[in-house]
Amino acid sequence: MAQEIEGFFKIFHEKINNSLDDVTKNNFANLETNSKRVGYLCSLPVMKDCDLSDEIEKCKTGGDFPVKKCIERAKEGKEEGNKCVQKGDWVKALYCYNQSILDMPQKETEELSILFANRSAALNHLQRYEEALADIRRCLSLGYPRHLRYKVYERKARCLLVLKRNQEAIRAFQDTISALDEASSLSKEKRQKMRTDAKLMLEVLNKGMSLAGNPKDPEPIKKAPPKPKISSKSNPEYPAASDAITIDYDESKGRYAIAARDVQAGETVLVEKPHSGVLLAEYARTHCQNCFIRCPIPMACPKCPNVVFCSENCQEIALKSYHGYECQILPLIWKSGCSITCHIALRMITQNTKKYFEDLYKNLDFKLSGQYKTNDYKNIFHLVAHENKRTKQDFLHRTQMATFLMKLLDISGYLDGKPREKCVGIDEMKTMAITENRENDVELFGALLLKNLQVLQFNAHEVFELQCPKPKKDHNIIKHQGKSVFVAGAVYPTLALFNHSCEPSVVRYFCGSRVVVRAVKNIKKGDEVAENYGPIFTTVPKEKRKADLKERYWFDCSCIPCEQDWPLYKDMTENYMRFKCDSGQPCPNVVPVAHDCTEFMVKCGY
Ligand SMILES: C[S@@+](CC[C@H](N)C(=O)[O-])C[C@H]1O[C@@H](n2cnc3c(N)ncnc32)[C@H](O)[C@@H]1O
Repeated sequence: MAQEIEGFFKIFHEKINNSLDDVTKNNFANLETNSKRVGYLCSLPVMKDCDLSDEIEKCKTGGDFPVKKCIERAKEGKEEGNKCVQKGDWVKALYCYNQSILDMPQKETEELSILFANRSAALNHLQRYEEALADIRRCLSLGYPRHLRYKVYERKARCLLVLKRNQEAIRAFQDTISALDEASSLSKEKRQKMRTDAKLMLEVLNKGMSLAGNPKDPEPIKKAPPKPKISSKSNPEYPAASDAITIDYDESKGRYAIAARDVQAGETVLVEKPHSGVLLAEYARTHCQNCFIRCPIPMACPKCPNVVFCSENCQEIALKSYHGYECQILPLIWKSGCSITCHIALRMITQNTKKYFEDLYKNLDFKLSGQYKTNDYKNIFHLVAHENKRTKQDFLHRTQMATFLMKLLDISGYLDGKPREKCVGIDEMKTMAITENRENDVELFGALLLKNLQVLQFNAHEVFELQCPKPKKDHNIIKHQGKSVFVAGAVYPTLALFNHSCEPSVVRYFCGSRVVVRAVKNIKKGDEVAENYGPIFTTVPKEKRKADLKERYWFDCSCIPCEQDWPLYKDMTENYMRFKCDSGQPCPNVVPVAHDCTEFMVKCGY
């Protein structure tokens, strides 16, 4: 993944680099473990003297740092939404209420309840009835003013009617009638009219229900996006993969996937959730922080205005783990200019408790055994990191990153086991030194952060969202104008075991944060199942493919197109057709057949 270092993170690197003399660099170069490397750098006086507050001050975009919720901004959003309602622009109104909900401080319960009520009106008009009901539930639980409740009960009744949940609709009309007694701001006539209408609806509904034999209401519609599934049973050892895949090992190319049986083109051979994944900053207010799906009706974080969640479930997972700690430092991470890879390295820690790692650390170096689970950090720890091929400079650079991440762990409250109550301010960055008496934490978490950075270099994947304009009516949706957009970065421990080929046998795509891997050709039992790390033989010249793979993944590609110098698509003339040898032997040869060839059979000659 592209490493874009801008902002004060770069200045931090420069400050440290400029202050290290040859003796210190030499001492560093002689260190042999990750914990010693981070420990040594953290102990240098330069960390204490390194004050980044000026740089952080410069990249502030106004207001306090980090960005907090703001009632004034929230109220502006609400007013804007109300204006859109008057104009009948329900889509824009929904957008404005969404933004306002994110900005509204949690303690403003009445304001929040009004916002949910307003948003439920927009959702009702946009025919999102289940979502409107969910907002009505939220608004009532937040203590929506009693004199206004008749409005939301009546809206609830009408949504339920559309959903054919008549029993519930009857109760909602009854609640409307009771709530009208408290509707002090409504004129007598209007109140009377609404009461009459509601009573009429009750009569009609009750009659209809008894005629139909009082049928039960249908279940609420759950609109969860479909979950992709592997095509056959899962592999007991590698549960994210299907039984079509197993993992082999070779001294020169490490672990790699092979076909455990014949695989048909089109089979889904792997579906995996990320072990850790991080959304890019620019999608933080449009996509779920936890599962990366787009959120047209977002849930907010109770503390910060920076992220959204698609559901209470995703919100709970995030708040109980990583977001609890990252909430206050997210703007700092984003404005630092550190790469998404750095952020994933941090997330790999914040998503688990301090105790989890303390218990695990003693056994981390042991060989892997048992089922290879996606959420097991041990599997991540053993992914390829090419530690013995690294230069001193490489270690120094990554150790600097690790010390920065260590500082973030420190100021987030993670090392104390609970998120900090107060917003983290610039004062915390007056020094890059870690709080005193944290040597044991630096030894453990410094080592893990540095390991994570090394592992992610070779094993992280970019996560894409397919964005396509809504097809016009009767238009062919296969020929859409869609484009894949890079929205997040993640590490998938089972997918990370697949080696590369410039002519891959599988492709991958994403459903939210889940990666889906499908065969694009028939694969014989025992053959390698390789994915593609970027360069494809059809479009990228061999020399460039090999050089890119060497530079980025540190191996010499010896796949068939590289070995046999297969031509690019653009260089394939129409005078020749090319067939793969079908001798039944494991012959990889390509047989060129001239366009005007009159032979009945063509020999491979290999
Ligand atoms: C994502 S990992 C793949 C799994 C890895 N082989 C393992 O043992 O965990 C990427 C690393 O695998 C190795 N690798 C991937 N494709 C390869 C290939 N075609 N030939 C040799 N080594 C390869 C390289 O060391 C690369 O840095």
